Amino acid sequence: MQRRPRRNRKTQAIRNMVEETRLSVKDFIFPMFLIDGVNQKIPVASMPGIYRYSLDLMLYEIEECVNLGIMAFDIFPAYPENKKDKYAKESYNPDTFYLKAIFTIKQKFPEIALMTDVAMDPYSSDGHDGLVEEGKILNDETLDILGKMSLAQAQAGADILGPSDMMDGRVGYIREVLDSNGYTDVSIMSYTAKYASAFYGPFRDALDSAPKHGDKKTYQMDPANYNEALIEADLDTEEGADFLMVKPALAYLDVIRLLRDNSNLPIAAYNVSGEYAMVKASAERGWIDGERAMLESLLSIKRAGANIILSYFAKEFAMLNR
Ligand SMILES: NCc1[nH]cc(CCC(=O)O)c1CC(=O)O
Ligand SMILES: [Mg+2]
Repeated sequence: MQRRPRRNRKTQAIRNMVEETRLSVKDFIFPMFLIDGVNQKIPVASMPGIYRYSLDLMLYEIEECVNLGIMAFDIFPAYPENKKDKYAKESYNPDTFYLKAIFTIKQKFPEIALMTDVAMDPYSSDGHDGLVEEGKILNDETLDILGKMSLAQAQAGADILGPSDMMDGRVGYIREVLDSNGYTDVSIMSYTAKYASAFYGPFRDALDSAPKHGDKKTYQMDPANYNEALIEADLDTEEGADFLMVKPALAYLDVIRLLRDNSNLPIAAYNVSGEYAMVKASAERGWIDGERAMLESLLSIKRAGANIILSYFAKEFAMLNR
């Protein structure tokens, strides 16, 4: 008897039966960019189909996405230079537009999971994710700032805090701040294995958040490193993370699989701006079929073991599957 694997590829009906990986709109968190103001919907040039929204228009966009089945959103604020300072003080100013937007979004859509970004870069005049003194990113001094930022976001109504900073010990520090202030029900999705990647360019364009000096290699991981991700995962788990994340996704599918196979926590993967832009740019030039490339990319991230995918493709995927 000769095994013939092609028998299970004979028809779509049989291929459906043996399909090993399936994507659902429930797998997604939709990252969105928020700016201050009214009636603003500004395209991100390097991310076709993605916009910077003022809150009034973001509420309409969220409603449209909820109607498509997307129930989780990760909001990133874009601040003007005149609101930035060395200590990111705007990040815990109760009157800042980002915190007020979190409150309003949760008031209007109490049923969604609203995730927020915990890192200094959107508010920092240095553009780094941590506090800069004499060219060094000071780890422990940054934790105090992240703690104030986290508490303010929890007070505003955030469901999940996403520390994207990569400072050592920040998960445990934030967990302690939240719990000691009564926010034991606010989750932490740690950016566990976040790499010093070239694939963040469009995001940094969108938020004008590139570091003013140097690079992020003293805190973001070296793309050459694999086992180091387990060290980060163990620490975040011990410190109380509710989710672990690998970022970027496509160039790090092996790391997603490593964390999936070595943890009982939900594993998230962030399909970042550069990975989105690559597909869009080559599709615009007619070099690839953008829709098929999007689906294949998302499927590979799920196949690698991600339970949750943060992706700018979320709405496009949901529209295809409504
Ligand atoms: N803390 C900053 C942050 N949070 C999310 C992203 C990138 C997301 C994307 O590229 O889609 C970045 C960029 C960076 O680390 O410089
Ligand atoms: Mg860490």
